[in-house]
Amino acid sequence: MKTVLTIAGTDPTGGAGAQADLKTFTAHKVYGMSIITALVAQNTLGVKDIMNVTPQFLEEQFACVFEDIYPDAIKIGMVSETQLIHKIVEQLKKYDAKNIVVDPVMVSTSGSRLLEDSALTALKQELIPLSSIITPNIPEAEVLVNHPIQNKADMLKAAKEISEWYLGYILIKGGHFEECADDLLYHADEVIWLECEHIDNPNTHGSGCTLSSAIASHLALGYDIVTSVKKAKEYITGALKDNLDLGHGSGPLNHCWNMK
Ligand SMILES: Nc1ncnc2c1ncn2[C@@H]1O[C@H](COP(=O)(O)OP(=O)(O)O)[C@@H](O)[C@H]1O
Ligand SMILES: Cc1ncc(COP(=O)(O)O)c(N)n1
Repeated sequence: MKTVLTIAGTDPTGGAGAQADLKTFTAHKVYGMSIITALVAQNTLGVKDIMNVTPQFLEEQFACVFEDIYPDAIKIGMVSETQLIHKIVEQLKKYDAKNIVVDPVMVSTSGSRLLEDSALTALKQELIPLSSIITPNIPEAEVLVNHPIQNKADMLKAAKEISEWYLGYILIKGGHFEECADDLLYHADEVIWLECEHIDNPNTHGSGCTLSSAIASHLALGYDIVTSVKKAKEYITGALKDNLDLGHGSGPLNHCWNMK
């Protein structure tokens, strides 16, 4: 059985973070594991509190996973502090980790900051360079390029700018636009648009976590990056169309819609 690891924060209501990632791994028939960066008191309405783990505790979790069950692919989500990013970078290098997907989580769907301002430099200069693909949404891509992104032309411009300092694949997600949900996959002048109509579903909590975990699952299964992204886009679109309606805010997805 192929193995996939998420390095992420938690969501006690199970819609985002490590819980969403583990459900996504199971839905793809890969063996899921999790290293927790922070306990997050959150639900579909918002984030109430964040308790980060210590760098030492993060290191102990790395040893537990990598010295026992080596992951075929890794998804990295919320890491809010510089010292935690430093520790993750150190450990990924120590264990020679491969097939890394970085979802540069910065702000929750509900609007709470999940990355400290001071940690942005470490994210850009240390963690992102270790990855094979990054998956920013529009607000995250705006932070990475430091200017607004208002349409598909701006998305392409932003991807080109990011590719000046990052050599991996760049997936800019268009889910925040009203008219369509086209995602842009960009790498070394190769431009692939993953087109999708805007699905009328307000329940999108954890959609970014779920998409990046689906990409990591497919990488673990041996697909190349482009195929993994295409398959993950089909999976997230199906999950959004499944129309699960739980909670009092932006609700979670049915991660196992494809197993019905
Ligand atoms: N209303 C929607 N209709 C169709 N696809 C969507 C919708 N909202 C999000 N998506 C898709 O879900 C994935 C996650 O995107 P997005 O919601 O932008 O990420 P994040 O959760 O990180 O903000 C992307 O593939 C995006 O295109
Ligand atoms: C622990 C954690 N990680 C990430 C997100 C972002 O979720 P989304 O996928 O909706 O952007 C979240 N709300 N909580």
